[in-house]
Amino acid sequence: MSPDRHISSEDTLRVSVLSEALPYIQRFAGRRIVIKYGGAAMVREDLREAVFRDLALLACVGVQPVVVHGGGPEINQWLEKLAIEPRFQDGLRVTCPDTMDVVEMVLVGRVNKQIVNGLNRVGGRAVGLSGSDGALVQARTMGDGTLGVVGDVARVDPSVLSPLLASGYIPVISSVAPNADGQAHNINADTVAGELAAALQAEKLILLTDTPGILRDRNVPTSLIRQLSLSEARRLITDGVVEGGMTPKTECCIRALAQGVKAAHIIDGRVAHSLLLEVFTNAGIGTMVVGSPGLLHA
Ligand SMILES: Nc1ncnc2c1ncn2[C@@H]1O[C@H](COP(=O)(O)OP(=O)(O)O)[C@@H](O)[C@H]1O
Ligand SMILES: CC(=O)N[C@@H](CCC(=O)OP(=O)(O)O)C(=O)O
Repeated sequence: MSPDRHISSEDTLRVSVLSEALPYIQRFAGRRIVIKYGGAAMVREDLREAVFRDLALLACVGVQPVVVHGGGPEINQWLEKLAIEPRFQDGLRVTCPDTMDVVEMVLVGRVNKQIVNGLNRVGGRAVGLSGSDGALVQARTMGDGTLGVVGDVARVDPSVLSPLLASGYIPVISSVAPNADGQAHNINADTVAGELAAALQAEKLILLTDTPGILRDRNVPTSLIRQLSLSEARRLITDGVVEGGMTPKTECCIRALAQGVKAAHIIDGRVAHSLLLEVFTNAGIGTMVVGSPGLLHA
């Protein structure tokens, strides 16, 4: 009798998948990957669990994931309970002082701690932060202030993250930050993720969302654009192919790449384990924006 007759084909598949991940684990161990977590992956319980497990696994094999989270749908729910109507302009929330109080309570309080608890539950070691902690992010009021206390990122000081990452903690960051006068501002979470990725000189910026990636026609899921150069990405914005919430995502990919991040990916958070598919497979998934053309999978 062959000594390995009791080994099932499932077991064989499992170890071969693990073995194939080795070059990726070696490549990304000790490297920083900034992940914007939001959209459907944040709303559905089963997907939440899959994202937490993926992040814990990345940290376990020595990759240094840094999570920036959104929470737009949950802010809307709380505004509705308080009879405040949510308003958006070009994908950004118009934020009056009352709305800002809700944004801060929901993002820095509820959502941040739900993610930290979820990660800790699956064996990750997560630490929650907002832009205020360790003066991580300083905001600047956007434009002429007609959007209210909506901020751009004026400055990032990532020094608070280094000891956390070196000790294996997963930082979980909400996109609320003070301006130079200490006034809390609401910043789009994609924007914070992009600037943070640049400040950390991250290997990758990965934005999880509720579409397969950037679509040539946003109503046709099969029209996915798999790879884009910086100039092609800029053109999609000026040509109006990219609109609404996809605009800050595409813009932040462009800014991150222009500041030295190696690759930026917009991927489908509705696909279970999309994070691992992106990091540990040759083909990757979603749309990849690269600084220099010709790279197939950075
Ligand atoms: N070209 C495009 N490809 C894909 N999605 C697009 C495009 N243009 C606009 N969108 C819109 O952008 C949305 C994603 O942005 P958003 O709702 O802010 O995501 P999230 O909540 O994940 O941050 C998509 O659901 C889609 O409606
Ligand atoms: C200025 C602005 O629009 N801020 C966002 C911040 C949260 C966010 O970005 O959440 P999602 O990623 O889930 O959309 C907002 O208030 O909704």
